[in-house]
Amino acid sequence: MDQKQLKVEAARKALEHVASGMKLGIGTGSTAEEFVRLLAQKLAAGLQIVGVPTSERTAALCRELGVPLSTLDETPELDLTIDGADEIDMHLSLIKGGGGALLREKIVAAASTRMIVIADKSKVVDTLGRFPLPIEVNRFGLRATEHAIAAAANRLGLSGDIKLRMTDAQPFVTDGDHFILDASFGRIPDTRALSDALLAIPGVVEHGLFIGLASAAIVAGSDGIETIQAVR
Ligand SMILES: O=C(CO)[C@H](O)[C@H](O)COP(=O)(O)O
Repeated sequence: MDQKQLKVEAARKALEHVASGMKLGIGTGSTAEEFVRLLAQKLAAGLQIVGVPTSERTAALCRELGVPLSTLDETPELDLTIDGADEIDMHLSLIKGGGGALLREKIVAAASTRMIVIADKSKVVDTLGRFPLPIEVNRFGLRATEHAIAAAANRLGLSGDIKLRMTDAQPFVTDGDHFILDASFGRIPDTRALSDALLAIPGVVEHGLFIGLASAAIVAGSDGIETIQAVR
């Protein structure tokens, strides 16, 4: 099975957790998009949900496929969010933000009773950090914020390239009108300490470490589908 098919299988399994009447957070990225396509088929067959999208990109796909949408202001408490991830560890801590939607993704996940992550098996790691950590920052004082991030990481024994994310030779701009710095710190043994240190920097809007938010991860590999449950 190729990687796209594995994403479809994880999405299909996640759909089993969706019931009529649910208020559903809908993630961003290629795996979440497979979920939206399958969800749209179920809606056509009679399922009734209202979705809160985590990005303009996801909202556009939902509109195209006829998935009914709400906003978090209209629907501030969600039953379940289904979203992808860039990395997942055995404690269900995540790195997210490869698609640039980490801020809305975190707000939506935090507003949900449950978050189920869907991914192919390549996303599972022993320790987070192989994937560069996306950090959403205010445009103002970009270089000062970058220096502060490097210094905070150094104090925790972490170092590495911090790159401004670019697209078409321009800085990538998030749905919240911010920039993203991708930090290649390598393995992050203490995710909580790094999270706290980053959030203490005024120019940091949010970062892609999701700690204690996911309730389960549905991971599809060529040897089958595994569900990793959070132990809390
Ligand atoms: O965090 C995300 C977007 O901000 C995505 O969930 C993450 O990048 C995974 O994407 P994909 O399913 O395309 O691998």
